[in-house]
Amino acid sequence: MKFTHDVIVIGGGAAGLTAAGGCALFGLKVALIEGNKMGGECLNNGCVPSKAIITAAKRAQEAREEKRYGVQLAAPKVEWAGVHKHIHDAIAHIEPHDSVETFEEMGCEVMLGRATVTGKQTVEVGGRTLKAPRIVIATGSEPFVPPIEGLDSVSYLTNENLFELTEQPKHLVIIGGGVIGMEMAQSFRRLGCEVTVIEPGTPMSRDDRESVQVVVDVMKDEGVRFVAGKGMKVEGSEGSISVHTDGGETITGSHLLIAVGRSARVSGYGLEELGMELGRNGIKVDARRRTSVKGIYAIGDCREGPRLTHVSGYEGSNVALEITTGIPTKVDWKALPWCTYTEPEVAQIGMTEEEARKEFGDKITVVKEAFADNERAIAEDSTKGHLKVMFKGKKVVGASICGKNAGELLLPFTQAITGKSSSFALGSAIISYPTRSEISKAAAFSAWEPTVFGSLPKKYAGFVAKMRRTFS
Ligand SMILES: Cc1cc2nc3c(=O)[nH]c(=O)nc-3n(C[C@H](O)[C@H](O)[C@H](O)COP(=O)(O)OP(=O)(O)OC[C@H]3O[C@@H](n4cnc5c(N)ncnc54)[C@H](O)[C@@H]3O)c2cc1C
Ligand SMILES: NC(=O)c1ccc[n+]([C@@H]2O[C@H](COP(=O)([O-])OP(=O)(O)OC[C@H]3O[C@@H](n4cnc5c(N)ncnc54)[C@H](O)[C@@H]3O)[C@@H](O)[C@H]2O)c1
Repeated sequence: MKFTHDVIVIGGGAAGLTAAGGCALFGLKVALIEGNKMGGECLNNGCVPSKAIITAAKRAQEAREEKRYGVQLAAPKVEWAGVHKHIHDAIAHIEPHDSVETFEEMGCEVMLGRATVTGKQTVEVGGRTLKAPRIVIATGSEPFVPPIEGLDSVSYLTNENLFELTEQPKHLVIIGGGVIGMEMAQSFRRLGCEVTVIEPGTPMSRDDRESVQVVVDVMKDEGVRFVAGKGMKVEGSEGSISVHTDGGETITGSHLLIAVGRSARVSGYGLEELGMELGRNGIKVDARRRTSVKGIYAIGDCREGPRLTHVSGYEGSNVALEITTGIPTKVDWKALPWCTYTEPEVAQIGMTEEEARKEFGDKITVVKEAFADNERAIAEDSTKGHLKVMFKGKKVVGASICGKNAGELLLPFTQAITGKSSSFALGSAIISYPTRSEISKAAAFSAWEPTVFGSLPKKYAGFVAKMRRTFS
């Protein structure tokens, strides 16, 4: 046989799992290759452990305010072993969703091993050569480690070992006030650690400034220290690490977390040898996620573009749809949501006020509503934050929300921005991960599943696959 599979997917994270699962459910012969842990970053050292620690931290914080609503709580006592167990229990609970067995049941051939792309249609793994007319690269990203003097001589944390800490840090110094830096700074502070964030610019710079300011003020009140500057030099030894900033400050802590962004995984598995075009930080792709090499797609964190679990999933479904039906499927970021799970949360969909004004000038109207005027928020005594909606005429182009459960409030704006509200649109909407709102998408998707993966679409996908095997 000319081909061993219809499609080979490299990487078993959110992007690869969605692409592989989608193709397999349409009846295609799929090889799914994972070189480390199924579930990738989100499950093992990203979203899941970070949201688990945020939850433990919230509990401590609530108890810290001993008397509220006339109810007295005992002061919190943090047992790090319990926090560690909660994090790893959460991972273990979700693990079966992403397991080898689950994907084998869907029809994928799952291979555990490091893949190398050896040709336009060939991949090697564990001594086997696989061949398919379509290859999907979904190899993710890893923490960017900046060239800071002395960094390689101290032991430091990244998201890859942070959740393995078996002892509570006394003083966590965080280089980088981005999304990871902010979520972790608040959590570790609330769990009783001293925390300093070193950030040269505005924290969470992609978000609405007013929203970010609310969170920064809350975190300062809770005792997080912000130092304006760039980490330039690091020195010290186990338990005492000093960071010197370009502003002349020296901060000494017991632990150091590096959270200054991501590096796409693009080297060491054959892409350069194949002549694949690479961008500044990731594989170059077009709107259909096609790389410069015909027949090879790249999705999720490994390509240039937004790096979020729901984006990886969305690109995985798009590419699965394009491969199975042969119909070009472009990504559309008009209603892209994201949320930072600090307290209060900072959620965004579509354009921020700054982006909308830059694009449409004075055609933009911004409407702002404060939670201080929202009666549910007043009754809960949780009035911090606001909703800002950016209108062009009467059309919504973006919304920024800061407040309790802000991420859950994005869904109606998905529909307002796209103008689509059918059950099919809901089932295929991009929903911020992880939110409870995903349950609405799941219900709509379940209703459509028998139709989408029904016998007729499968027959059609089978026909497309046969043509491709014959003529590729
Ligand atoms: C601390 C933290 C918190 C986060 N929180 C959120 C959040 O709340 N919400 C959100 O939307 N996003 C969040 N993210 C981002 C999210 O985790 C990523 O965007 C997402 O996991 C990327 O998925 P992926 O499938 O593209 O890549 P990955 O999950 O990295 O998967 C890639 C997989 O490919 C495998 N691989 C690589 N090379 C090879 C090879 N040659 N052969 C075989 N296998 C290979 C890797 O082992 C890996 O398992 C967070 C990230 C971090 C670090
Ligand atoms: N809730 C979520 O959706 C969520 C949560 C965590 C992570 N993520 C994803 O993970 C990715 C990585 O997050 P991140 O926080 O590492 O990156 P980031 O890009 O969000 O922030 C990095 C920050 O580091 C700062 N920085 C750079 N060099 C520095 C230096 N030398 N000293 C001090 N500060 C410096 C930058 O100014 C920037 O603010 C993002 O792509 C994000 O989408 C998402």
